[in-house]
Order: sequence, then C-alpha cells, then structure tokens
Amino acid sequence: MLIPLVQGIRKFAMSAAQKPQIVFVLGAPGSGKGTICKNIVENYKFIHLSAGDLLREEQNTEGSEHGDMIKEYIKLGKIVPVEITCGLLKKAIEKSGASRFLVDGFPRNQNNLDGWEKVMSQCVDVKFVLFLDCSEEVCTERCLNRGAQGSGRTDDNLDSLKKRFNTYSNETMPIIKYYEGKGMVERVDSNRTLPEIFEDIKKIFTPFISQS
Ligand SMILES: Nc1ncnc2c1ncn2[C@@H]1O[C@H](COP(=O)(O)OP(=O)(O)O)[C@@H](O)[C@H]1O
Ligand SMILES: Nc1ccn([C@H]2C[C@H](O)[C@@H](COP(=O)(O)OP(=O)(O)O)O2)c(=O)n1
Ligand SMILES: [Mg+2]
Repeated sequence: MLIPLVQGIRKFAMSAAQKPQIVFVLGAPGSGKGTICKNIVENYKFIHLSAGDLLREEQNTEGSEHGDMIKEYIKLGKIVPVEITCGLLKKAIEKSGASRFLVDGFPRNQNNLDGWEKVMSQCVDVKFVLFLDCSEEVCTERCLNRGAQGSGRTDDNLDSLKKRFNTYSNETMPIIKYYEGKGMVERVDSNRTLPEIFEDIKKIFTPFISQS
C-alpha cells in the first residue's frame, strides 16, 4: 500500500517541479521589452516569446482566419481577444518544451489575464512580472525612431502611438497594479541607458536563477 502512495507523491512533486516557469515582461510601447528580453536570453536560459511578434507573424500567415482582424487591432492599438493570443503563446510554449520563458507584452488587459488563468494556470508557474517603467515622452521618441529606422510596423506612428498609450494606461496599468498587490512585480526604471538597465536586470535574474 505504502509504495504506490510514495510513488504517487513523488510523481506529483516531479510534475510540479517540471512546470515551465514564466516571467511576464510588461511596460509601455517602446519601454524596451524586446531589447531587454534579448539581453536576458543572452545571459540566462530563457526562451523569449513576444505576444506582439506572434500576432504579427499570425497576421502575415497566408490563410490565417484571424489575419485581417489582427491587422485592424494592431493599427488601432487595441488588444486582440485572448483566445487568439493565448492560443499562440500556448502553442509556442508546448512546441519549445523549454523550462523558462519570458512572455513579453502579455497579459495586457483583464481579458488577457482571465483567458491565461483559465487555460494556463494549471500547467505553468508564473514567477514574477518584470515591469519596465518608462515615461511616455521617452517611449514615444523611441517608437518613432524605431519606425524611422525601418521597423516596418504599421503602429510606430504618432496616431497609433496615442491610441497604444491610452490602452496601456487604461488597460495594462491595472494588470501591473494587480500583480503589485500580490507582491510579484520587479520594477526597473527603463528611461536610462541600456548598460544601467542591464545592471538592474542582473540583480533580479542572477538570484532568481540560483534559487529556482
Ligand atoms: N534603454 C534604451 N535606450 C535607448 N534606446 C532604447 C532603449 N531600450 C530600447 N531602445 C530602443 O527603443 C526602441 C523600442 O525598444 P523595444 O525593445 O522594441 O521596446 P518595446 O518592445 O517595449 O516596444 C528600439 O528601437 C530600441 O532599440
Ligand atoms: N497581448 C497582446 C500583445 C500585443 N497585442 C497587439 C496590440 C499591440 O498594440 C500590438 C503590438 O504589441 P507589441 O508588444 O509588439 O508592441 P510594443 O513592443 O509594446 O511596442 O500587438 C495584443 O493585442 N495583445
Ligand atoms: Mg516589443
């Protein structure tokens, strides 16, 4: 009797330990999410999944039933319904089979959070939220620069940016506040230079990796 019970407990403990670990990366458009995720991936064992990149890829996939809808939402700075975004994230997590992921630009509103919790909360372990805190002025300049340097994005223009910032203040900030209430937010001032930001990133990620 005892042996199957012990085996059962061991199996349960192993499956809990093997759940993929997730770090959400949030911040305004242009706050440096993609750039900083790239730096983290170069220094720590993480896979970077950008919700925006996955949506743009889906938008450009021939025959995608969601392509036109995604295009419209992105241009208007609106958040695509979670069934689409979370579906793309889930597929990428499962396909990769890795154990640590940076999920960049998600969850961006209550619909994103609810959809994630419904589908993912049992099978992954959200460790914390990296919040890149940056002023609207700095972010706008960076996005306009990114557009001028040929990002090819339809939303790196002043008109779309105004809408994206509205969405960020009204819909994403409450999500960051929600995680703050749970003591899960690591805030980094991303108005600064990249070397300064990376120093703070090291202070967060080195202890995290050694403890997990
Ligand atoms: N700390 C920084 N200082 C100066 N430029 C930056 C900094 N972080 C990012 N950038 C630049 O700003 C633009 C937006 O950065 P990105 O990482 O794409 O932000 P996000 O993913 O949050 O929109 C890019 O052109 C990037 O090279
Ligand atoms: N969770 C998400 C993430 C992005 N999107 C859409 C709407 C966003 O304005 C665009 C672009 O997002 P992306 O994260 O690539 O943009 P930034 O890196 O913040 O500049 O994609 C979404 O609908 N839902
Ligand atoms: Mg980005």
